[in-house]
Formats: sequence, structure tokens, C-alpha cells
Amino acid sequence: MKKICTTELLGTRQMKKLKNVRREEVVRFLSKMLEIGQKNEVADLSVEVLTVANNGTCRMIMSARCSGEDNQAEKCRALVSESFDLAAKLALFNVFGPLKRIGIWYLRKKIDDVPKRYDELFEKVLVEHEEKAKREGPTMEKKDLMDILLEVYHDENAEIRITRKQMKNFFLDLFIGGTSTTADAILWILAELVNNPAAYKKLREEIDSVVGTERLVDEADIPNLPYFQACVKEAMRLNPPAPLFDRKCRENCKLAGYDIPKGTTMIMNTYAIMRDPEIWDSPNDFIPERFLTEQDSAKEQNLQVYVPFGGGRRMCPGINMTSSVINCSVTAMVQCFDWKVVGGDGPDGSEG
Ligand code: HEM
Repeated sequence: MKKICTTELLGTRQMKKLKNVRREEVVRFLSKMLEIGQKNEVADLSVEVLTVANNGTCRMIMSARCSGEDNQAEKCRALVSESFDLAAKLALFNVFGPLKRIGIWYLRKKIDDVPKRYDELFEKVLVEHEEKAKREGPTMEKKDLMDILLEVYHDENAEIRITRKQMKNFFLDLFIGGTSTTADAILWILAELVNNPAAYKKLREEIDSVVGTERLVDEADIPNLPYFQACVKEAMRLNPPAPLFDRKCRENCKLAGYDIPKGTTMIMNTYAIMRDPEIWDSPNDFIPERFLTEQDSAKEQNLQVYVPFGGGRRMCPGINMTSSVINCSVTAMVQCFDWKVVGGDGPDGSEG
């Protein structure tokens, strides 16, 4: 699945094909913000950004119908947040050892219900896609990742065969891995920029000088916006959306002088790694410039220290997809609006 994922589904070629979908969602978001601004109302960015990230990702994964009447994006979002909530509660019960069993009993209805609803939703969407493929035949234009994966699923000669259950689980992984992480990243990037007005100004100037003020930033402009790329990297260094992930040791091994027995689960704390004062100068400060300098002592020492997407074989395969959503939405947000926090502390201690 990982191989299909990186080669067929989430590579740059596919992401280029889905550019219009992202652009539509960003334009929808901008119109809404404009409307809110004109009425002098306050936007709840946590909701709006989740919508743009979720709709963009959802539509790329499984169809344009997500924003239509039968709002499947909305249903997926509700299910993703319910499952996060459930996982958090189970993890909490887990910490208390014997309480785990009480937790499972207490949450039993939800434990049965959430996967069942996922299954029903994905089955429905899969069947719709299959019917469309039958109607339109082999020349059908593949509009989303589900169209592509279904072709692999139905191809009896495909190098890798997958079951329907695997396919559904896989889409579930994409939703869980791809939606709130992308929304969190966008929110944190914007939060760091709003709290660092000098960086915001510098970024706006970069965009204005490279793109001008007559059109929106295009994804093709991104390589010419080094300061923007550095701001994204720096915000993700300080606020990794997936701060912890795990690995299970398949063999006894020695790590930093410790003997780790086979079967041990190791937790990687990327938040701590990316704020380690032994690695980073002024580790808690937002300094995008650090990613613009040539010198990179971590590379020289062969250290993996910039790890918001993990590393090695299980590294996140969604980098292209998330970057494409982050790039078009954050540049548009910076280009089109002056943001300020309402009712909170301003960056210099003033009222927002
Ligand atoms: C800012 C956004 C994202 C962040 C910070 C992020 C971060 C991560 C991290 C830390 C891991 C674990 C890596 C490891 O174990 O070494 C991971 C795995 C994964 N991510 Fe992402 N991710 C993001 C977006 C996405 C997107 C958009 C998708 C797909 C739609 C996605 C799909 C996955 C999948 C399927 C895995 C499991 C990979 C495996 O087990 O081999 N992620 N992600």
C-alpha cells in the first residue's frame, strides 16, 4: 500500500492533476473571509481552516461530491473528529492499567459504532465510483485518488493485489493522517506569522515582489518564494502537528547506550527533537531565516533533526499533498488579508 501510495496516488504528478480542486476550495475560503470582513464580523479560523483543509483533502481523495448536497466531506470530518476523541479517551484509560477494561466497557458502543459508520460511508462512495467507471468505460478521466486505486483493485494482473477491506482501511488512514494534520499546520503557520509581524511583513513583501498584487499566488510560484518556504518549515519545526509517533523494535538493539528488548514500543518525540537547544539556536523562537542559510550542521553530522513528517520507511507519504494544500491556502491568506487576533493578547502584549 505504501508503494502504491507514494508512486500512484500521492506523488507530484497526481497532485498537479488535482490543482483545480485545491484552488476552488481556497477561492471558496477567501470569499467567505471577505464576506466576514465586509460585515466586520470575527472569523473562527479553527473552523474555517479545518473546512478548507478537510474539503481540499477529501475532494482530492474521493470526489467532487464532497462539497455537494450530500456532504460527504462533512460526514468524514465528523467521523475523524469522533475517532480522535475516542482514541484519546482509550489512550487515557490505557495509562491507568486495569482501568483499560472499564474504559473499553464504557466506550463499547462508540468502539462498535464509529468503524461501522466509516465502513458504510466508504462503501457507498466506492460503489458510486465503480458505477461511474462502468458507465464511462476505460477511457474515463480519473478525477480523484479513489478512481486510481479502484483501477488497481479491479486489475487482476496488477503487481500488488489488495482486498476491499484493505482499500477501505487505506482511505481511512488517508483521512485520519491527512485532514486535521494539514489544518493544524495551516493554523500554526498563520499563528506564528500573526505573532511575528516582522516576518509577516517580510513575507507579504516577498509575495508582492514575486507575484504582484493583481493575481493570486500560483503553486508554480512556490520555488520562487524561499522566505515563504522557510516560514512554513519554521512553523512546523516549532509546532509539529504529529508531535509523537511510535516504532516497535523487531529485534533486540542498543540505542544511545540503552539495551532495548525486542517488542518494545518506542515513542519518538519530534516536538522535543525540534526544540532541542543542543541542536537549534534559540530553539523556541520563530526564526525562518535559519532555513535560508547554506550551513546546516545537522546534515554535516548526518543527524535527522527536522522530522515533522517522521523518517525512514514509515515516513509520511502525504508530504506532497499536504504541501500543496498548505502552499495555496497560506499564500492566499497572507496575500489577501491583514490578520489580527481579537480579544486575546497581541504579539507585543497589546490588545489584539
Ligand atoms: C502537515 C501535515 C502532516 C503531518 C505533519 C504528517 C505527519 C506524519 C507523521 C509524523 C507520520 C508518522 C511517520 C513515521 O512513523 O515515521 C505520518 C504517517 C502517515 N501519514 Fe502523514 N502527515 C501529514 C499529512 C498527511 C497527508 C495529507 C496524508 C495523506 C492524505 C498523510 C498520510 C499518512 C499516512 C498514510 C501515514 C502512515 C505511513 C506509514 O505507516 O507508512 N499524512 N504522517
